[in-house]
Amino acid sequence: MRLGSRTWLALAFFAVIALLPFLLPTFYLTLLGNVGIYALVALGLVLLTGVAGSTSFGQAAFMGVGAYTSAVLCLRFGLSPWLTLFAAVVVTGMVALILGAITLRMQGHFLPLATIAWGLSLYYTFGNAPFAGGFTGLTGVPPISLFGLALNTPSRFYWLVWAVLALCAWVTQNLLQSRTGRAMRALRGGVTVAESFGVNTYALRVQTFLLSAVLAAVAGWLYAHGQGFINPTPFGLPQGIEFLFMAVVGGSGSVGGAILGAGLITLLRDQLQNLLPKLLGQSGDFVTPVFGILVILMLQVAREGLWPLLERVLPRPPQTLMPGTERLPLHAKPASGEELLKLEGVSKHFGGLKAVSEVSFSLRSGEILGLIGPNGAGKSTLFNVISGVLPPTSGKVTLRGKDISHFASRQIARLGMARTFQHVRLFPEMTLLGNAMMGGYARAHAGMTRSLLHLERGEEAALQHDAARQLARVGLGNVFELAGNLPLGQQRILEIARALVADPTLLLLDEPAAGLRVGEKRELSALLRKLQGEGVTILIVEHDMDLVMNVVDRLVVMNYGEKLAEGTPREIQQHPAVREAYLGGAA
Ligand SMILES: Nc1ncnc2c1ncn2[C@@H]1O[C@H](COP(=O)(O)OP(=O)(O)OP(=O)(O)O)[C@@H](O)[C@H]1O
Repeated sequence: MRLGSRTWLALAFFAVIALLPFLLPTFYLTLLGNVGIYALVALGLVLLTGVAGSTSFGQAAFMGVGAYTSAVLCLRFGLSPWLTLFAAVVVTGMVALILGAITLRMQGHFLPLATIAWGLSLYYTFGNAPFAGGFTGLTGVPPISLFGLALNTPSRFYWLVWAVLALCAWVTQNLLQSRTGRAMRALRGGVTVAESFGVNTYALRVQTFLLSAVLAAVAGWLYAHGQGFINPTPFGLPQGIEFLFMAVVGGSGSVGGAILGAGLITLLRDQLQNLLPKLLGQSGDFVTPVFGILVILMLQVAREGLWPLLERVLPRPPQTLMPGTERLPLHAKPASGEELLKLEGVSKHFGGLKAVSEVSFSLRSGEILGLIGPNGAGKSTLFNVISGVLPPTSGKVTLRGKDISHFASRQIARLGMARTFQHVRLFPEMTLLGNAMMGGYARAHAGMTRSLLHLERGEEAALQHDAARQLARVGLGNVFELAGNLPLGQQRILEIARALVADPTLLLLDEPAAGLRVGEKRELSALLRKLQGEGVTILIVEHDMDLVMNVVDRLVVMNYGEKLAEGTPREIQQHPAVREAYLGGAA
């Protein structure tokens, strides 16, 4: 296996870290041990906040659950700290599962508020639980031993902390580079995109939350046994906020950011604690206000944190596809002309508004069907009903004979329907390849555990190769370019490539020509004709009449939520009601 230059750098970094106990005084080893512990919590925040987009102020509380579980079990029952590590992870996982199940459906600012609420309540629980020693806490927590050797000197404990951190950083990095990691990033962009490619977003959110809590629990376990005593203070809300600072200052989108942020904030706090009283000539907590100002300033100049700035001088990640011969499974293809999609009397009402009313039509394999109509005619609503984003009020939608009327969009995606969006929904900071690979989520199977341990490389390579093939198919060559650098026209084409990676039996395009320049529209028409030639079945909602009339086999015209007409482009152009209602009699 060839290692990339970034991997070598990471190995060199941890090698230097391993040598520091021979070079640094005890005080700094203790400080760096704390950096390692805090970095573990910040790592969880990278997953939860930076990647999946859920802000949490409550991670210190999870650290506390881990610390208290381990300490109480060791002190009351004399269990080994290795056994209590297991218990700490399980108990924290269960607490996180209960809290996550209740709060993770919340959107916007409600989730951060909920994390504050449990951060506060767990803090007071630690302080008031009779077995936890009240606010004075518990002392005499035994050190961790390894092969009979007590890790109770600053250097031994330091090595343990950084070995655990290195392991956790490795698995987190593996996860971020996997199918599951990409789906987690998609959570941040909203659930619709992720669900439309087959991701169970709620389950993934809960899993991510659980993982971040487990990382905090491991940090708590290390903390309790490293200090030898615990009380509720380090697990309160202020510490929860500081962990979030660490992730944000370092760069909450990456593993390196978590370690950098934990290091900077911890070392800076220590330096300021010494320096400020000397500078100001009086004692008192001046560190916190100075910190607040520094964080505000930093958010002005480097919103993504400091890691992305550092990354600019690091070697770029490899720009080659992974070697591999595995192929992803394909959907069984329908025979040409087979009835693929059928709508029978489909209606969708929003309160009293009949956005779609009793619409019926069908679509055969190999066909391109256009759905047109004036603004507000109900096209997008119908599109959303077909793709499972909205349930119909009445009527039936069948895909290859299967009633999908009340299926969620992720279930429909798994049956072979893929879509693009009216407003482009890509991940601009990801490469074309990464974006396209998102489309193949439902064709691959590796879950969280295989991803964490890097056991899904064959499948990942297959996904990469298929994504590169589909990008070439639509004419996008530079697969390592960032999606955000593309002009709108090519972004829309990238969305089509992403949908093609899903190996769709039916491709839904929602206004693919919206906002495109004339040349870009021409390229889009050429692509659609090419795909048609290759037998792809397409349902397209579009306003651009030139494009539609050029590429579709048949058209369904909607007006005021109802189907006004259906026929070939020529029939539709001559249809009196359509000319009257939709084309204003001018066509
Ligand atoms: N979530 C919603 N809640 C309430 N009304 C809605 C909702 N979505 C759409 N509508 C209404 O349903 C009607 C049909 O809207 P829809 O967006 O489906 O039309 P459209 O044909 O796609 O229009 P456009 O071409 O402008 O995108 C409109 O009157 C719209 O305001």
